[in-house]
Amino acid sequence: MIEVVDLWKSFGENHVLKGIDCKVEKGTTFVVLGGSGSGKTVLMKHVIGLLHPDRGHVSVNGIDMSSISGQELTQARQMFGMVFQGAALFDSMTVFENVSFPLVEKRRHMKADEVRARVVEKLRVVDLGEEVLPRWPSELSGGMRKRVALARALVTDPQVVLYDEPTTGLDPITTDSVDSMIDAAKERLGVTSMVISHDIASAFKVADRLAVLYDGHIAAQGTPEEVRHSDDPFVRKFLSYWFKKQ
Ligand SMILES: Nc1ncnc2c1ncn2[C@@H]1O[C@H](COP(=O)(O)OP(=O)(O)OP(=O)(O)O)[C@@H](O)[C@H]1O
Repeated sequence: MIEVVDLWKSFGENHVLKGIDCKVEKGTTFVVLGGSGSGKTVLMKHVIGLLHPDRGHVSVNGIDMSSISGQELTQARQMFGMVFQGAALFDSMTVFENVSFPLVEKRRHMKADEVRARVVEKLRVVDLGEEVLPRWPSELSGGMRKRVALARALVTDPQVVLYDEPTTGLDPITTDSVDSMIDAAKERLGVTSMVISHDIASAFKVADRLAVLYDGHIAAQGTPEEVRHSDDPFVRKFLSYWFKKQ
């Protein structure tokens, strides 16, 4: 579970987060929506302990990410898998090498056949078969690259997966396939997910709960249905363009 309590963060005179409260229950998907520069990434960086709050705190599975550092923080980071915008695979490595990379890096004691079995198991979660193992990222479609990136994020069995704008810049079909892969990771592995998104359609599809950030505050938070019917003026405006198209 992720718990953010009264989180404040400024950079000089730029007051980015002004009292954020939210809770992500275990095994659910929480989407953070908001305009450019609204503080979505800053919020996520607090969750993983890359930034420390000016006030308030963030805890993940009972660990206070805002107060730990050094070895403790490195240890705590093993709870997380991250999927960045643009998939960010290593182009000079095969799919197998990409997905096994975090294991080779962190779990040096694992035997080669255990590593392979783990890689195959995670590729299966994202609906990819063993035949992709020897392929190069450049040979894969955008959607497949995203799936490989998620398999890599899942290979260490993280309890929490953070997605930073997973669908930005993708065509509708690839977006759909990324949405179902986020659902698959939740359904098949029970991971807790936090997704930063610009993409309203995708956000409403994958979220159990979502929050809309505006002016340092959460302007609306709840189930997709609750947020859709929020009477906050910013939220109504933010969502209106998309829902008018429906
Ligand atoms: N390390 C930093 N130092 C100074 N300012 C920062 C730092 N990180 C973020 N900011 C500022 O905080 C604000 C929020 O940035 P953030 O990246 O969280 O926005 P965002 O909602 O993720 O936007 P986008 O959707 O465009 O990625 C911006 O004004 C940004 O310039």
